[in-house]
Amino acid sequence: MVGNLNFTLDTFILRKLAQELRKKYGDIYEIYLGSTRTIWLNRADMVDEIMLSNNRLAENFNLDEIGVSDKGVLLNRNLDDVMYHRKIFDKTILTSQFGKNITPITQSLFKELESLWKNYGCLEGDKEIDILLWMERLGFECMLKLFTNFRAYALINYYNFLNPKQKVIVPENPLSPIVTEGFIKNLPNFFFIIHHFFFSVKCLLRAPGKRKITNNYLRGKDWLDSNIMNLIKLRKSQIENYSIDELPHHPEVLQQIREELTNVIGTKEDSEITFEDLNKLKYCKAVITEVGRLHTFIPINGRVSLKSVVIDNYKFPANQQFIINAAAIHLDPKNWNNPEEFDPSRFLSSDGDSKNTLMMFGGGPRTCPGRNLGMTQLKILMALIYRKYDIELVDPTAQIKSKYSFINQCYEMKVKIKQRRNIEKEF
Ligand code: HEM
Repeated sequence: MVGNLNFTLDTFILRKLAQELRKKYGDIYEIYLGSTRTIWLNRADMVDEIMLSNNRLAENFNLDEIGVSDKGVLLNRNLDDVMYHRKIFDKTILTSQFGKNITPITQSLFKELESLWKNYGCLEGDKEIDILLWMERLGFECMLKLFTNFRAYALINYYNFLNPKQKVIVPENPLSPIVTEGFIKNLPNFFFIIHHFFFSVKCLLRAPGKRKITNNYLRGKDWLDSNIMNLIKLRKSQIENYSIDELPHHPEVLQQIREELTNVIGTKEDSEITFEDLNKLKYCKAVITEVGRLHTFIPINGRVSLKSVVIDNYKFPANQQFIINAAAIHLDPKNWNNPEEFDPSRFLSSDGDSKNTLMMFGGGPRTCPGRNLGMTQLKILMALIYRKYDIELVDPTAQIKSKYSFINQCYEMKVKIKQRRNIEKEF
């Protein structure tokens, strides 16, 4: 195959290409990426054994040359080091305490966002905004607060940029708007890996609120620490954005979300939502999971065999690079009824429960350690947005604007927001 630049350009092309290759070459085939032989696996049962490997990328990707193969987590090939980091994740970000802490933080920052939206005059349903840009800043601010107890006031900075004649005073803080904005704006464009491989546990080991944040911190000097926020900012804002794109096309799903929200948290639009409430939002969780299936966040993932392995009667040596085509597995009719359809109710039944059919968070020993934290925050944002607001896509017929660079990224989402009236009467 020549010209695989397509991979980096557009998620839809990648998704289509993944489907085309599968149709043409079957469930297992090889592709040379440069001189590296990669074996592509497209069926859930084929990946069972290889997902148990705790190594993601083979030696011949020249990671040593750029100095990343022994750092952080994602691309680190020093497996003892990786497993040490993972143990710390298990005792920190994977625990419910992190979910409990992020719940009030997100609510109070969402209130700040709402008051800025109100000042900006965009809650009457007639003013276009790019909600992606607001959500990125909200996500960033939540994680900064969660991990450091500091604020960057990224939402206020963005508001002041949009509305220079009626600026809001930015409280004193150690981060300049230029640095914060540069950080937020540039990251989605950087080679994605940077978000991951510098990921470190250092910040988890320090007590929140005690660390010193300087402009250099976000400028890149201390990437090791800052990337934890990055990851989350991107991850969550992406899934949120895909949800915002799906829901206007599925009013029946939105209706069910709202029914569940009313049953669990009541009809008061500003009442406090607790971590316990979030655990009861089964339908909202199903919607988020369905978005994660259809818009696979990491559509193709890597694993390396630690010893020789037989897959579908083919024998492969140790240190073979495999590519797991999660996007194709997510659309495989053998795993899912009507796989192209957006149908969250499939996650309320047993459909999709089998092993490795859903890889929204990957799988095996390298599965995403931030999955609980990510899911909690997505549920709370879904509740905060949809219990109080109607969101209309400016152009509902347009294809979602997304691109692919290792992660599936949405880069623009123009919407109009309107505050709902008489919520109590609707039910
Ligand atoms: C909805 C949100 C999220 C999604 C969809 C997601 C998805 C993923 C996926 C698919 C992987 C690859 C797993 C594999 O290879 O098996 C991954 C890895 C990872 N994620 Fe997440 N993630 C999310 C949120 C988070 C959060 C909130 C954090 C941190 C606080 C985080 C930290 C990580 C790390 C450190 C890895 C690398 C793990 C390793 O290499 O061992 N993720 N994530």
